Amino acid sequence: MTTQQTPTATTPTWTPPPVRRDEFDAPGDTAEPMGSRAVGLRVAGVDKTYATRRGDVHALSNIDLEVGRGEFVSLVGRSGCGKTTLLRVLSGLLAPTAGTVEAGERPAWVAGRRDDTVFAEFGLVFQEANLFPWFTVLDNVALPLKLRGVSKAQRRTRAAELCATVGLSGFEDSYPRELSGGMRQRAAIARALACDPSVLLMDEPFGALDAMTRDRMNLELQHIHAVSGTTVVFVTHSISEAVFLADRVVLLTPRPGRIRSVTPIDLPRPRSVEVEATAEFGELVVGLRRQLDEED
Ligand SMILES: Nc1ncnc2c1ncn2[C@@H]1O[C@H](COP(=O)(O)OP(=O)(O)OP(=O)(O)O)[C@@H](O)[C@H]1O
Repeated sequence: MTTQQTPTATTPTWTPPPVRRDEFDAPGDTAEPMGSRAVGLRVAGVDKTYATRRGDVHALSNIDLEVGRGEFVSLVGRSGCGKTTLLRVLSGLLAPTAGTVEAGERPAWVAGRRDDTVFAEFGLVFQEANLFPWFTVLDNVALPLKLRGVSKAQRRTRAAELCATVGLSGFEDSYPRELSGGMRQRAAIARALACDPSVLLMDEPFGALDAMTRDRMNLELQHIHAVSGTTVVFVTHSISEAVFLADRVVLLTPRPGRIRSVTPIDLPRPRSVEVEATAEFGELVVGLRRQLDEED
């Protein structure tokens, strides 16, 4: 009798394949002013007020933001400043009280009405991987393709490719319970990439992971972003994670949530963990922390 090796829930020893410099030439990598870039996402005059039994909560006020196609933007700010609210508006899950959202040049939210065809092209990743426990990794990743009627053979091929992209080769037939937290988040990212999203929206995707796994996931996400060329909006509580990943860091200030600053991150790519030891990185982090402290 042969014993079959079942993959264990340890992080596989996978390192991102070397990336050619030209793979990093996303719009956010260039010094071009925003005006000359293709727009991935345009937010104009977005306001959000929650009506609650104890009165209105003004969560977002007059948010204007353009994200270049292929650009990586991190959203940071104090707890309760409206990061998740903004991401939920961008993902089509929450109607803004006022304002518009466009993807490319296509209206997504206009006058409180959403265009589902636009949001169908977005990929979402949350703090919890939200994988279906009774599906294998491959079936979880392939699910969005199944829902779009892609043939079984094609979706299995594509899902296997995506598993390889996120370092889960060999774990395609595992179930979510057999994976570590970091591996589950990779599967969630692979699933979000399944339909080649025009925009990837991520809300604290690595917030529940330990520091070492988080560092590793940041390297992997950087690689995935470079090869996929997707526009990314990434919410995090960690200033250093925001700086490490982003082309620009948007800092929100609370009550109501407003954009306080937009900081370009001109650190060369690809970035390795050593960049965090550089003076330039340190200055960017300190500058953003100082802005947060000024709100106290
Ligand atoms: N469903 C809701 N109903 C009423 N108020 C809400 C709702 N969701 C969020 N809020 C309020 O809106 C404001 C912004 O909340 P939001 O969750 O967007 O902030 P956040 O920056 O994501 O916070 P955190 O960093 O703690 O996750 C807060 O004052 C919050 O209490």
